[in-house]
Formats: sequence, structure tokens, C-alpha cells
Amino acid sequence: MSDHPVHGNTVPANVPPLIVMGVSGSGKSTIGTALAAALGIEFIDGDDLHPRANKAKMAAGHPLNDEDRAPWLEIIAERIGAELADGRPIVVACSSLKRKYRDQLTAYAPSTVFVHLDGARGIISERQSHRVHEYMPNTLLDSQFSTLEPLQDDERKVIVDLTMKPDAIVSFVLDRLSVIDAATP
Ligand SMILES: Nc1ncnc2c1ncn2[C@@H]1O[C@H](COP(=O)(O)OP(=O)(O)O)[C@@H](O)[C@H]1O
Ligand SMILES: O=C(O)[C@H](O)[C@@H](O)[C@H](O)[C@H](O)COP(=O)(O)O
Repeated sequence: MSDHPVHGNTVPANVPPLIVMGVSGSGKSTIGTALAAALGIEFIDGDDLHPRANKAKMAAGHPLNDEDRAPWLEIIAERIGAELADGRPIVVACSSLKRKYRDQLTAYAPSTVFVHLDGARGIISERQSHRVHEYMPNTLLDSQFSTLEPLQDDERKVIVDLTMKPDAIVSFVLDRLSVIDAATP
């Protein structure tokens, strides 16, 4: 496997699909965009793939349940699988809060690596107060945290301190990716 330098980091030639995960406001869209740009690969925001009914439900202040999320996760899973089958790595932003959601997301692409933007409710709440979102009210942050299941030992993963600056997070993830296959799980 030949590596090549990107922004001073060494990036593996065979980049796996990456899912940037975490609660609402943790930085998935910001970091996912930056990571994909650094790698020169496509970025997809899971927010854009929610069925209209899911967006309406969240906008009305109600958290999604498993049944709401299942078809949305399937759309994302199939997209990742199709891109991988065509040899195109991809970065996806998707909350991926529960283990069973993550298993559904990786069903067609087991090499997928989750990048969890991990941090305290306080800083995320503070960041949310400064942003405008298409449909997600800040009042759903508590339910996001109560739904979140930490990544488990057998999941392919990079866990990131979300208080770092975006550039530092991207560098950290690229460094981890260059060794993750050897270190799996
Ligand atoms: N590492 C970071 N440092 C400082 N601010 C950040 C960082 N990551 C994201 N933000 C800011 O936090 C807010 C939420 O980020 P966003 O990417 O929309 O999160 P998500 O997609 O997980 O909801 C945005 O205003 C964004 O600019
Ligand atoms: O599974 C969910 O409950 C939703 O996907 C949620 O996690 C997501 O956060 C919203 O789509 C809002 O979008 P932001 O994550 O960008 O706030």
C-alpha cells in the first residue's frame, strides 16, 4: 500500500469509507466537509437524506425513534456500499447514535471507520446557540445524549476530542487512519 502526503499528514492510499458521528451540534458537517476536502473525496451529509417526515418531526421538537431512523439509515448504508463497490471512498456525516444503527450503516461496507466527535453537552449546547439549523431544535440535545451508545471495542473507530480546532481534528484523524488497519479493531 503506497501512502501519499496530504497537508503534511500521511494518508493511506486505500481510504476506507468514513462516517463522522456524534450528537447534533458535535461538528459532523464541519469536520466531515474538512476531512473529505483534505482527502480529496466526496462528502455526503446525512441530514440531507432524511425523509421529509423525519425533518418535520424533529422541527416540531420530537426526537426520532428507531422506526423513523431505519429507512434513513438504509439509504445511507446503500449509498456507502455502492460507492465502495465502485472503488470510491466517501465521507458521510451521520449521527449513528446506537450500535444497531452503526451495524446497519456498515452492512454493505464492513471496512467503514466511525469518527466519533466526542465531547461534553455544555460546549455543544454553546455552539448550537450560535448556529441556525434547517430543522433541528436545540431542545433535542438531551435526547441525543441519552440515545448515544459509545463505540464498542470491536468497532472500527477514531474517537476525537471535539474541542480541538477543525484543522487539528482532521490531522488527528488522518494520522489514526494511517495505522488503523494494523490496529483493528
Ligand atoms: N472543532 C470545532 N471547533 C469550534 N467550532 C466548531 C467545531 N466543529 C463545529 N463547530 C461549530 O459548531 C456548530 C455545530 O457544528 P456542525 O458541523 O453543524 O455540527 P453537526 O453537523 O454535528 O450538527 C457550528 O456552528 C460549527 O461551526
Ligand atoms: O438520528 C437523529 O436523531 C438525527 O439524525 C440527528 O442526530 C441529527 O443530528 C439531525 O439530523 C440534526 O442534524 P445535526 O446533527 O446536523 O444537528
